[in-house]
Amino acid sequence: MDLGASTLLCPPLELTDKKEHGVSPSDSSFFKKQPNIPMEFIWAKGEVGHAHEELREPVVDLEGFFSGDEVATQHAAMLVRSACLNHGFFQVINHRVDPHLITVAHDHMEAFFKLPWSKKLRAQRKPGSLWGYSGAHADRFSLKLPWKETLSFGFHENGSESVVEDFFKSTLGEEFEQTGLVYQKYCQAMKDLSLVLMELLAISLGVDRLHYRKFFEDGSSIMRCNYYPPCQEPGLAFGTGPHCDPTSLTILHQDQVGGLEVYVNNKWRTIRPRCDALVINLGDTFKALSNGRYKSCLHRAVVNRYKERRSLVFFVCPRENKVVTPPQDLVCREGTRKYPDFKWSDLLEFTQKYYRADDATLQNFTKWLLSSNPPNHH
Ligand SMILES: C=C1C[C@]23C[C@H]1CC[C@H]2[C@]1(C)CCC[C@@](C)(C(=O)O)[C@H]1[C@@H]3C(=O)O
Ligand SMILES: O=C(O)CCC(=O)C(=O)O
Ligand SMILES: [Fe+2]
Repeated sequence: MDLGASTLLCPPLELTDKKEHGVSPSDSSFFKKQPNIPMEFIWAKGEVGHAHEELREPVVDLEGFFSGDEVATQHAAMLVRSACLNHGFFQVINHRVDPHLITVAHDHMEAFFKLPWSKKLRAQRKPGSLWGYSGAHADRFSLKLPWKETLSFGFHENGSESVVEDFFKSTLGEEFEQTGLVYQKYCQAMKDLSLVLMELLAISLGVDRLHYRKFFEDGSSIMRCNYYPPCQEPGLAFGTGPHCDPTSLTILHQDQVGGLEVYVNNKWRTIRPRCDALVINLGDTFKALSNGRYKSCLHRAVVNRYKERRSLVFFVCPRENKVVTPPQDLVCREGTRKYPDFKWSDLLEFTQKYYRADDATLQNFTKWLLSSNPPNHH
């Protein structure tokens, strides 16, 4: 498919123009203390109101699954099912990811974002790439900039290759070998956990237990460290604006500050940090893989006037050229297909070139896909 050619969907304005004025990605002064934040960060009145109510459930205990307890596994799958039918969000405890590894991953993230600007720039994201360091995505967007710095890199399993370690050494230098090692381990732990969650999701949907695990085994995922500096006008900006992740499944660990909010039953709810839990949300690609049965969770991150905040996010994705299609038994049961087949690489490219991910990415991607590739009617 030629993504460059006949797109009928206009890219949102803020994706189109390279600015000559305004926030510059070449220095970090836009986060510095000044009485007002630059206008590029300001969202419209009414868009930013913070949530007051907390979402406490569902918390899924994975202990039973790991110890092979069938009754406990069915119970966990049932919790996952109701969460995913309703909103696409849950937390897991007893996930068997080493708590020390999580702490060390947070420590290395803290150290990275504390580096002088000139050093962080060694890892600066190159145009057209998703990997590297970005300040407020100011090189990509012009409006409603996120009040955050990010560091993103890819993860896939490939024999003895250490892709993450290599990323750190090649972009930041040999002295980042240890950081690379930590994130290589962290990503591996996330990948292993994601395959467990894929089994639970399959059980919960009543399809072959190994279906999604097999689909994602050779996946190529995205790891991102988010750093949200304190913001002098937290009522005007977002750390990450409201969106559904275009990816398949997200595993997030937030520090103790708080700021993650999810949209449940027509209300924004806060997610109180708990250091023993990993936050899970479904993304658009899993929604398509479930034939629209399961929801892709709408969420956002608000910023804080006094405190900086950090989150570690692992976005589970299929291998790029894999065709995203729901299992046949699910389609048979439902009678119709909710979304056309697509390749993950096409949705990824859509979000990097034409459309800034929001709450309607999948819908707009589908429209765009069908307009450039109309189905054959005989
Ligand atoms: C495929 C992707 C697009 C984004 C990075 C990965 C996974 C999640 C997406 C994102 C985080 C959703 C919110 C908006 C976004 C622009 C951001 O604020 O970072 C998104 C990512 C992106 O395009 O960089
Ligand atoms: O930092 C958070 O809590 C949310 C981040 C997020 O939604 C994302 O990176 O996609
Ligand atoms: Fe997200």
